[in-house]
Amino acid sequence: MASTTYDKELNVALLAVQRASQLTKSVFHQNAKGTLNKSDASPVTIGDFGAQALIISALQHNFPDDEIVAEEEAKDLRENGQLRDLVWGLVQDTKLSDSAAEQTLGGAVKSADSMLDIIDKGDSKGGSKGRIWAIDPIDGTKGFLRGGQYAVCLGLMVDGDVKVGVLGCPNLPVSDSEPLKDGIGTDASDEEGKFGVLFSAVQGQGAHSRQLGAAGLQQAKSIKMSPLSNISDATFCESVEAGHSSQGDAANIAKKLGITKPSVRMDSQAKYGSIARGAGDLYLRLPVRKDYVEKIWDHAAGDLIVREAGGQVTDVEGKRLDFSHGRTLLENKGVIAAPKEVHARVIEAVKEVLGAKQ
Ligand SMILES: Nc1ncnc2c1ncn2[C@@H]1O[C@H](COP(=O)(O)O)[C@@H](OP(=O)(O)O)[C@H]1O
Ligand SMILES: [Mg+2]
Ligand SMILES: [Mg+2]
Ligand SMILES: [Mg+2]
Repeated sequence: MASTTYDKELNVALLAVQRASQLTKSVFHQNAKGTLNKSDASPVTIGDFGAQALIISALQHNFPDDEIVAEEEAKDLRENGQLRDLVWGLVQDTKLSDSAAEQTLGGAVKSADSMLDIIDKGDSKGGSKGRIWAIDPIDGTKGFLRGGQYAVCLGLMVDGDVKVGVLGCPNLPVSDSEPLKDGIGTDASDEEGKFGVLFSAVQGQGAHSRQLGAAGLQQAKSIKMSPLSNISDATFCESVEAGHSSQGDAANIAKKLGITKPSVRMDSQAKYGSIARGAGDLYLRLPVRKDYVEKIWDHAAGDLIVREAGGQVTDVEGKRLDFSHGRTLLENKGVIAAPKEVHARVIEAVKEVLGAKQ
């Protein structure tokens, strides 16, 4: 019978995210990040391509029959040999210092050409059947380039339901009790020992955090959302990018809820991880453009981590995020994540504010 505890999946996911995070950190310390602009005007770097190659390689070694939905494709690298060589150099150089852990991930990628094929293995259409991994090799690429927050994200969905989620956040404090602060600019640091956290969750088994180190896995600590007895004491966590979430709508919702504390802004799914460990209370993603459809890799891991930490995650209408419709969250608009006890009250305020605009 198939295992339903997902021990192996979690272990491989943690190590794969750890190794890929190590690659992104080495790019973070380089001046040349090989930045390209994609067709939707969003950036991609050699760190995104390299991290995606390392994660898919680890998944293929351990779970060869699973499908993979990943954000990036190798097209730009196939057309630009110089860029391909930069990524290949990074992929070859990045290993976990714990050799048993490196062995678990299947060791090195064979050649530059096989690396390109591996990157393109993330082209699954997704859907409601079977085992599908969702990968965002660098979420918050803009934050990564600014020296702000970013996350390496991996989730496993089975029949459209997220079972395992892992987020590597190299620039967040290790300590779960550190106060939340803006992660917009060059204030963030990945100084080993103080910064770098791995969040994880398995459905029905709670959410955890541990230090994101270069060696094997550190001891996990259980995390919980902060108990929020009075909603007016809440802190909002929002995107840095005004084009990703309406800051004006968020301000009006805060006013309705009597919230006076300033919002904390940070890029990426680091927002989900932060509220899951009680650093901040509410994550609001309020649609700016009517035509934008959220991508599953931007939410799969964070959604499970927050729910396992005692939160509720829905879209702006109060519907659960539905990962079974392919590569995008076709049936959802925006995201509202809050402690269970206050989620309904937040949705009420969201509906009043968004409804008044119609
Ligand atoms: N108009 C839009 N509205 C909402 N999200 C958008 C967007 N354009 C891009 N994004 C997504 O927002 C993600 C970053 O999230 P956040 O705003 O929370 O930092 C990006 O992930 P990548 O950086 O992986 O491309 C991208 O997928
Ligand atoms: Mg992107
Ligand atoms: Mg993303
Ligand atoms: Mg990305």
